[in-house]
Amino acid sequence: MQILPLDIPGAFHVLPEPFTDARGSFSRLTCRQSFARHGIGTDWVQTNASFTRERGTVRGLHYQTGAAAEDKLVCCLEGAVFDVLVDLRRHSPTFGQWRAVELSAERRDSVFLPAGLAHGFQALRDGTLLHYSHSQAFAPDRQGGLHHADPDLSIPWPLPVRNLSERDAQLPNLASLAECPT
Ligand SMILES: Cc1cn([C@H]2C[C@H](O)[C@@H](COP(=O)(O)OP(=O)(O)O[C@H]3O[C@H](C)C(=O)[C@H](O)[C@H]3O)O2)c(=O)[nH]c1=O
Repeated sequence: MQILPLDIPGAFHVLPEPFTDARGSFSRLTCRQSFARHGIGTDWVQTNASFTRERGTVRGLHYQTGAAAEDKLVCCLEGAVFDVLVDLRRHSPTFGQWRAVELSAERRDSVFLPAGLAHGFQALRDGTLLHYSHSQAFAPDRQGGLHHADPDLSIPWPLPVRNLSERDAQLPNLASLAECPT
């Protein structure tokens, strides 16, 4: 597998090297030893599946705060996404900056986000399925979020944005963020 640093400290793009034969393919998605060489932990406490019916749908940008701030590994199993990370670590050299990676089912690739980053994505195809691994349990009272159309971020979502949840439509901009993750 390739583990490529993104230019946000601690964030990586993970590309499996699929084994293919006449039956199909087999891809190793995580590896404690390979991840450890990049300082990436693999002590996941919860995993989630996120299915998005329609292309153009945006989910996020979300994070958890305080002791619930979590590392997250996001892998694309079906479809494709424009996956966005925003650095909310106040002492980071890339505080307030975003990066995007396109993830696809064909590559079975992932992004690893360290605690302190917000995460969101836009589905680029109908029927997109993401698999999440979390280093902390879901904490409803420790949910934070950032508005996907924050003018200070100007994230270039590739498709017209659709199907925002009521919560996501009301998320604050970075400038008025009450609480950062860490
Ligand atoms: C995140 C989460 C949610 N839930 C429950 C809470 C709601 O009743 C339901 C849907 O949650 P939500 O609308 O927050 O789902 P998304 O908008 O897809 O949020 C996720 O999408 C963005 C892009 C992320 O990076 C986060 O992992 C996550 O916040 O699942 C759980 O039971 N466990 C969980 O870990």
